[in-house]
Amino acid sequence: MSIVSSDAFSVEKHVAVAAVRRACLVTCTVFNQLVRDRTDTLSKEDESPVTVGDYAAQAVINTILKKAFPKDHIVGEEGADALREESNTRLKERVVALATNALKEDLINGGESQWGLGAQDELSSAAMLNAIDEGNDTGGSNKRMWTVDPIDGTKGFLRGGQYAVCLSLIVNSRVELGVIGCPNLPTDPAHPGGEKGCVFIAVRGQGAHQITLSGNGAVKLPYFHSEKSYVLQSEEAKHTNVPLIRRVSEELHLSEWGMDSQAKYCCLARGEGAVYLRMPAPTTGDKKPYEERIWDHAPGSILVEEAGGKITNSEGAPLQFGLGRGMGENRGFVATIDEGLHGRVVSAIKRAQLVEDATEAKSTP
Ligand SMILES: Nc1ncnc2c1ncn2[C@@H]1O[C@H](COP(=O)(O)OS(=O)(=O)O)[C@@H](OP(=O)(O)O)[C@H]1O
Ligand SMILES: [Mg+2]
Ligand SMILES: [Mg+2]
Ligand SMILES: [Mg+2]
Repeated sequence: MSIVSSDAFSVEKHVAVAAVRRACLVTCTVFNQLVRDRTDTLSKEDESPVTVGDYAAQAVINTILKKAFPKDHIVGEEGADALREESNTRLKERVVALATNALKEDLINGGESQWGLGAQDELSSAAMLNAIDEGNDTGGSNKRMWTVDPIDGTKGFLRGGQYAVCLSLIVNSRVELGVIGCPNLPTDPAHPGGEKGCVFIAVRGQGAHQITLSGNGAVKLPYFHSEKSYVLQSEEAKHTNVPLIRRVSEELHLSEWGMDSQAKYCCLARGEGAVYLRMPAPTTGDKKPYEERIWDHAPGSILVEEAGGKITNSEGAPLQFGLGRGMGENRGFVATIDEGLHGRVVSAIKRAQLVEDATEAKSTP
């Protein structure tokens, strides 16, 4: 891959791949230590976990993005407020050390070191926390902005499963570029026990590719044909509507495959799964369904589209990336590589919802 190219978003692609690969240096380091040491984890207000890995990976990505594109906006999942509390000084020091190392280290097969830090460019802790907070943009429809999810599937990360480092570029509400690093994903679906660590790259109109985390090879997606037809869904039951997805899967003779993070989109795009299906978890009383966030779907959505697939909400409408940090009313998401199957899934969801409504009506006194 050359920096000098007439392809649209060529520089952005190189910077994004360098940023994701450097952030993966952080997450791999933390993964090897933290899974044994939960003191490096905090709970956020919504009770979801956040680790030193999330903060440090966001610091790395934002530092690189701001160096390359100072005027661009960044919508990042994490904020640094908790790290400024005195009780979290040790955690802050870990974050700063991890991010500094990842920004200075040479990337294997790099050719991208200009996006890291030079030996002299030590960032202060305050500058590193400010870099994390560069991600506090509110999003919106008429701007050029990056989305950053430094660790998607943090729960998966903590349990030793799949997680993903996710970055996208959105211009005037349209996703133009997506890069997803999956350090725990096998590079070859035919050899699940083999080498792990993939980076997935999609640029609007230029297709989708997979390289290894160490920067080798480039395979165009999709390239695999799974013998079984899988519906990829969240591993966390609380993040989705498990019974509804079961009904749809049974009707379409699909096998269920639970996986954490946007690694699901990656597996779909390379041909391992047939459907990605996410439906809002049922709520009780006046509680509104969870509002999905743009950083959780922008990179995965362009990956699916550039692999030749289709992604919409469960009613067949396009996903909204210009509404702010959130994606508006949650109707669930359906993605497939096979267009005909997409229509069948949307119809099967409608039927499953009718059964769900009838069952609910019967059980309401
Ligand atoms: N209640 C609820 N409903 C739906 N989604 C939620 C919910 N709570 C959180 N999240 C977001 O889900 C992200 C993890 O993605 P997945 O659900 O695909 O994977 S997982 O199996 O749950 O790990 C996860 O991303 P990370 O926070 O980056 O891990 C959250 O943004
Ligand atoms: Mg989170
Ligand atoms: Mg996420
Ligand atoms: Mg996250």
